[in-house]
Amino acid sequence: MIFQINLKKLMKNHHHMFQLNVDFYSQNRSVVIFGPSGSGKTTLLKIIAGLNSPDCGLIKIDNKIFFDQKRKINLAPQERKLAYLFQGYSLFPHLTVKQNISFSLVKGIFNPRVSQDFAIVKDWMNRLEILSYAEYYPYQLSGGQQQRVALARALVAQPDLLLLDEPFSMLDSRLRRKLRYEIRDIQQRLQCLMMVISHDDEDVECFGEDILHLGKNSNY
Ligand SMILES: Nc1ncnc2c1ncn2[C@@H]1O[C@H](COP(=O)(O)OP(=O)(O)OP(=O)(O)O)[C@@H](O)[C@H]1O
Repeated sequence: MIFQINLKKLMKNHHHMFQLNVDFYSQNRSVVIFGPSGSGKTTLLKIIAGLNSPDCGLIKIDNKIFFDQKRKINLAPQERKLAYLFQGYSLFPHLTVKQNISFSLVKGIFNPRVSQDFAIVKDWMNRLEILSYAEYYPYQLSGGQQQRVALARALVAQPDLLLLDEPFSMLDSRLRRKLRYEIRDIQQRLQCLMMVISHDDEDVECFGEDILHLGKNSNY
């Protein structure tokens, strides 16, 4: 089994409680997470990334245990060999486009190698049509350009698992179509696993070897 995800997580604040319940098993390498707004899609992706912990359960992906409450295993995000793109992008404001993307390769914003020229960074800037913005800072970019920088940063890391939260939401239909197939192609070449949150039927068709449906019935 490639994806084994069985977990519960209670989220609460003063006004609101939300219970995420997931029981999902799949032999496929690419999964689309589908469900209405507020059903827990982003929460689930953050839990898989290790940015948030479930209350109980097991997360085992490609035979690697990310989380097992019974055995008290909870791998740190950097031990999971994954890359993610979340909404909001979190680009480093004081690094250029090229430096933001290179960050995946060298780590540490004060690392002088972040300014080095890497062929793979140039290649992805070219494919994502942001090469001419290489020396721009994030505040000088449109939302769609920032989204492509964040996508390039995730892709150059060549992760074992790629987590994408609505990766094309800011892009026009031509770019969506192009990037969908670029990502599908690299996923198959690198043999990496992928989980994508999307509301777009064409994403489901392209990436959804399997679909993880989240319902709306877990809000209180
Ligand atoms: N830090 C938090 N504290 C309390 N509740 C939270 C917290 N973060 C998220 N929630 C709640 O968890 C539920 C799921 O949120 P989440 O962002 O995972 O949904 P989603 O399916 O990704 O939604 P969307 O499609 O609108 O992005 C929501 O009801 C939200 O209010």
